[in-house]
Amino acid sequence: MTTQTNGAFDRTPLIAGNWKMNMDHAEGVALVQKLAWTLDDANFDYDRVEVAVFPPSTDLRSVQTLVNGDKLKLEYGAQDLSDQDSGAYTGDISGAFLKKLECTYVLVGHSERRTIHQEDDELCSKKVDAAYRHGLTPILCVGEGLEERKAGNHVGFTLEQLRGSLKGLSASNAKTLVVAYEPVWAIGTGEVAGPEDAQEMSAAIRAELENLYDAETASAIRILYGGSVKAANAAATLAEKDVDGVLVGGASLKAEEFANIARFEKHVVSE
Ligand SMILES: O=C(CO)COP(=O)(O)O
Repeated sequence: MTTQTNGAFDRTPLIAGNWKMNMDHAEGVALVQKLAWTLDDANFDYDRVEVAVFPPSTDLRSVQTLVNGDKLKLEYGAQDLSDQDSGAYTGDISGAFLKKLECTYVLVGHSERRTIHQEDDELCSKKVDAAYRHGLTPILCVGEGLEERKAGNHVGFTLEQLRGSLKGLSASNAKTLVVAYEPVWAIGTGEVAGPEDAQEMSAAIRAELENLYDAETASAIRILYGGSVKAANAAATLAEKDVDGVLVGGASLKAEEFANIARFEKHVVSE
């Protein structure tokens, strides 16, 4: 799906659910089915707001079969890809394989990859490149830790990650890029960056993208916020001008809660 002007939105909102290392393929199929039923029951307009799930790679074939078989309007993607295309890279997953599974998106440089697997900006830039090489849209994750936030250096730190991870990316590819701002201190902690924090960083990221490319490219790129997003706080964050979606962890594992996040325009508050 391409980014476009869409009713009240400058860019089509993207509600993305990162399951992390949760849900085996049988559980994953049940979750996607429940999510689709819940959204269909609510007459959800998939053309207005895009919904995507990011299951573990072992679930992707099952999710593909379900999405195709039931003609679901949900998108899906992988949580990571190799910077290499094929060969002796035990345990790694090629973008070519993800494309064959008809993934639309792939996460790149999630903070858990950056910290647990020591992925640096240079590797992330190669992964962004690999995603485009295989026709996948990367969702590049950036964001500061608590230390940088406390020191007031959160913007500088995050923009440096952005520049390093986009090294060599052409303007024509950048137009379809998605960036996810995920402050590490807000992930899985229940601490949510306020809507104004999300807006401050999203605006800074967009300005930097304009510096790197041009105004047209920068205004086409979707910027998501991630970190303890729930139905109760999604609407306020998504109301911010430069926030074009959310990347949801824990709350994406519950079909109803995630569906309520996707229905943020209804301001549904979860029980
Ligand atoms: O890391 C995240 C999504 O990629 C955020 O996770 P939580 O929503 O569980 O804080």
